[in-house]
Amino acid sequence: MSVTVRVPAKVNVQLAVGAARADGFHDLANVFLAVGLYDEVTVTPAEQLRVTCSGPDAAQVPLDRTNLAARAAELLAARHGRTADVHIHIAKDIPVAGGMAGGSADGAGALVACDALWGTEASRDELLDICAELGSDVPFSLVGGAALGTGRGEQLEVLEVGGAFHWVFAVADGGLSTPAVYREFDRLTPEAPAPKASAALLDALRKGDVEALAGAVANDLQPAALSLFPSLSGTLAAGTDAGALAALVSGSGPTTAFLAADAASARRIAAALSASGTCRTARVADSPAPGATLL
Ligand SMILES: C[C@@](CO)(OP(=O)(O)O)[C@H](O)COP(=O)(O)OP(=O)(O)OC[C@H]1O[C@@H](n2ccc(N)nc2=O)[C@H](O)[C@@H]1O
Ligand SMILES: Nc1ncnc2c1ncn2[C@@H]1O[C@H](COP(=O)(O)OP(=O)(O)O)[C@@H](O)[C@H]1O
Repeated sequence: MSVTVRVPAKVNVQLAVGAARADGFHDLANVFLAVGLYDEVTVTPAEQLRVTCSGPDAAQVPLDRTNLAARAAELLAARHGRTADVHIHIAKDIPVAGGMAGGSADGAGALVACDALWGTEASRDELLDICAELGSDVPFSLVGGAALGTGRGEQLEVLEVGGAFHWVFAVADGGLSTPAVYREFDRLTPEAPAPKASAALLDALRKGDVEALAGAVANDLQPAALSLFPSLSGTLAAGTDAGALAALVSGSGPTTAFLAADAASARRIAAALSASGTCRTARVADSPAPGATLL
């Protein structure tokens, strides 16, 4: 018997970053939006814990105990006094190390899948607790939709979204390390003010107003990502020239995100980005997308 869970990628429509805290993390006002690019995590009983991965970026995914899906299985098993004797297979479609929370998605997916396989019946709060232990972005992968993350991004307030938004994601050649991007942010921003969610942005999401959302998106990590990966400015310009209403780095990057007026415009922007030679590939995706879902 196997259990499969589908989990979405995310884009940060606002990422306001404060100064580094004593524990090394940064306080955030992190407005997450789940987008329709998905990994599927399948768990099957096995003699011992084992991780496999398929998909175009599979070679970049660690298959040892550092994989967030393996860590999720072990944390749930430890809390319920059992061993994590499962084979976890990740069918990976989310770009790796791209600022779209693919590892976090697999962590949340494995957690929900193991809970169902083992019949542990963990409460939603326990699952969210384990997610926060796994990483700052993992609770959002469980919840999906749209949410404001405060603290280091793990304390979530669900947000209302009044309509669909159409996106294009340009996948870069190579990845960026999240800690390295935060360190570069610290270097570039000696006195970061306390992070605050934008009222205009939350209003645009609530109304499903794409023009207003385009005017309000903001990513404080973008200058740091561009500093470490300067060619991304060419990708951003190519998407804007192709008609994107807004262009920004997704989280810590190097994936870039383009907000389109409608689905047809998204397809045109993706084709133009693919032909531009400024990215490895371009993908279209709609939002909001549901969180971790048992298939
Ligand atoms: C930047 C964001 C935006 O959503 O995601 P990505 O774009 O990388 O996917 C997140 O803040 C990444 O969250 P996540 O990838 O879960 O980070 P964690 O595993 O918790 O932490 C990895 C490292 O990132 C830095 N970090 C993370 C979160 C935070 N609020 N402040 C930080 O300074 C720390 O250096 C930490 O050691
Ligand atoms: N299941 C997983 N999928 C992808 N990367 C993972 C996974 N588990 C751990 N990692 C590690 O996390 C790093 C960040 O990957 P990812 O979560 O895809 O990107 P990001 O943090 O930029 O959203 C990878 O370089 C990899 O070493």
